Amino acid sequence: MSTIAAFYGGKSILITGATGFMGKVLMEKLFRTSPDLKVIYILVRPKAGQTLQQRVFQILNSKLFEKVKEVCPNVHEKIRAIYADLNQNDFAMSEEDMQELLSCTNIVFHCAATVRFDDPLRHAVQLNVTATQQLLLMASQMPKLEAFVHISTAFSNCNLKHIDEVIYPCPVEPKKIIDSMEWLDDSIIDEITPKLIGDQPNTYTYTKALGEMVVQQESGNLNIAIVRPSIVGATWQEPFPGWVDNLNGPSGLIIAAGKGFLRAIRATPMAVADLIPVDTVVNLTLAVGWYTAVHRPKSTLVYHCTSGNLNPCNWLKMGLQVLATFEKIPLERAFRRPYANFTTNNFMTQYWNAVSHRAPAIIYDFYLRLTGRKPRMTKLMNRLLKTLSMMEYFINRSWEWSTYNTEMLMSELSPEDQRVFNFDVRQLNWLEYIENYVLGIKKYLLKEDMAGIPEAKQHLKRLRNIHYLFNTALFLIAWRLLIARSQMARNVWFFIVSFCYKFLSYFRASSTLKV
Ligand SMILES: CCCCCCCCCCCCCCCC(=O)SCCNC(=O)CCNC(=O)[C@H](O)C(C)(C)COP(=O)(O)OP(=O)(O)OC[C@H]1O[C@@H](n2cnc3c(N)ncnc32)[C@H](O)[C@@H]1OP(=O)(O)O
Ligand SMILES: NC(=O)C1=CN([C@@H]2O[C@H](COP(=O)(O)OP(=O)(O)OC[C@H]3O[C@@H](n4cnc5c(N)ncnc54)[C@H](OP(=O)(O)O)[C@@H]3O)[C@@H](O)[C@H]2O)C=CC1
Repeated sequence: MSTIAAFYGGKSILITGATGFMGKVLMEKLFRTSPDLKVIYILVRPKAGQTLQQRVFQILNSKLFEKVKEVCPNVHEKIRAIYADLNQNDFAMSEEDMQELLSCTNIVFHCAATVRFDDPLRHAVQLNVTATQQLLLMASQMPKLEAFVHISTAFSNCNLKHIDEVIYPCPVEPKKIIDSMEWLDDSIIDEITPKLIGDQPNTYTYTKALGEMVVQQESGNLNIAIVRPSIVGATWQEPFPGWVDNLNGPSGLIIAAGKGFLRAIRATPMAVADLIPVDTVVNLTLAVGWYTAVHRPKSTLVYHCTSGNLNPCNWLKMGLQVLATFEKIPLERAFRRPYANFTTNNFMTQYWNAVSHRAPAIIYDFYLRLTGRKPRMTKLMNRLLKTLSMMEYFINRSWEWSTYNTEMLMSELSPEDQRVFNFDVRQLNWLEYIENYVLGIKKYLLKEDMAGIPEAKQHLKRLRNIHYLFNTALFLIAWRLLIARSQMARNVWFFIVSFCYKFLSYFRASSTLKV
């Protein structure tokens, strides 16, 4: 049996962010490989009109948890949802819940975060820094705690080119930032945000770096480890390939490409696309939890969960494979045929944005208005362009992440653990993974029926014909206007017409002679 799976047996585990993309996969794997674990406590807040219980019910009854129900039929009894809002003092938890958590928890996985790039600094600090600080304070009062695993991001130091598995100091102490958020006015915070974040691209990476420093400063006698994943994508293998349920990272842009909204992207084709499948991150995280609890390293170890140094893929390869998959398995009701131009040139980016993004949106909205419907394409396109601009920083650079700790951990695992908790990305076949990713987006995220593929292909053919027709009409109109205004254009036109006429006459005469 797997040593790691056995380790989690009988344990009480606390997960924050369990309703998120990574948290769900983490819970699923824990239940599937260690069905005899005692309980998983999850900190949940009511959301979108759903109570805690409804949210948990929805997760457990989703496709992701189908296998869990076979190996752990009483999964409902082993999950304990605790009301908590990480934005509040003491997480707004009841006294009884707090006492239960403090006295019973053996392992903590801290996944909750705001991953939005444009979150106001105050909110990002509250969730990614202050909440981490509060959770560490709670952890220090847990007598049975064996390990605390903090999920950060490989981009927390993306202002550096080479990143080691160490915690880098931040220019301003996290405590000072937390304090200042308490008394500064929102407008002043907005004003000083660019100065504070310095050469970090956004409030997300900045506050994740501060969060790491807090972990280092508040770790005390705790057994703590930090896992730093790069761009987390759909599952590679487990519980099945291609599972994804949110639009973050590449998923939203892949949909935009498949639906034909995204036609050009300012990306460096040969820059490393450092994607990492979510099940790989989860396997490493569970192995880290085990190693930290059992081996109790003297200092806080940082583990990079990245693919670039071991098995690199670049954005061009990824983009081409995404488009190739859409040829075979198109999305339904596409706006235009999937196609993407990669450019690094600013002028070309502006050109493609005008010609391929804004102009079609304006024309389509005009058509919607003419037919008495509400225009919506320009708004959608503006949102896409905003998303693209936020992502540009990450798709025009490459980073080198050292992975000594991760490789050390791999060598510490038994062959059985290396199989069950596989995080060796050298085995990943990118073309297969990307195809499954695109397929997963269609099936699990967009919930499109595979039976609709022939109709989707027909629709793309119609779009192609409309495209040809539109281009021909545009050419003829432009030409007609030119002829009306320029003697030179008229001369060229008469030359072409007379040339064609002569060619046809010659062709007819020579074919008559042969007969
Ligand atoms: C051939 C081509 C291959 C292309 C291949 C290139 C891939 C290139 C990926 C690089 C990826 C780097 C990532 C590195 C670093 C981390 O891995 S960090 C973790 C990942 N974090 C993220 O990805 C968060 C990014 N998202 C955000 O920051 C914000 O959502 C944005 C992009 C600023 C948009 O903010 P907003 O305009 O306020 O919109 P928001 O309220 O979030 O959502 C509004 C609507 O847009 C939708 N939406 C949200 N995000 C997206 C999205 N990304 N896309 C589409 N729709 C979205 C929402 O569902 C929502 O829809 P409705 O509910 O209104 O119907
Ligand atoms: N996705 C990625 O590409 C990457 C992610 N990471 C890191 O991985 C971790 C998990 O990310 P991911 O799963 O993708 O993120 P998600 O956005 O999918 O999930 C975030 C989780 O945090 C919870 N949360 C947010 N605010 C609160 C709050 N106030 N109170 C209680 N819970 C809250 C959310 O709950 P709710 O459902 O209620 O909103 C959700 O469960 C994060 O630490 C992130 O920084 C690192 C690198 C890349």
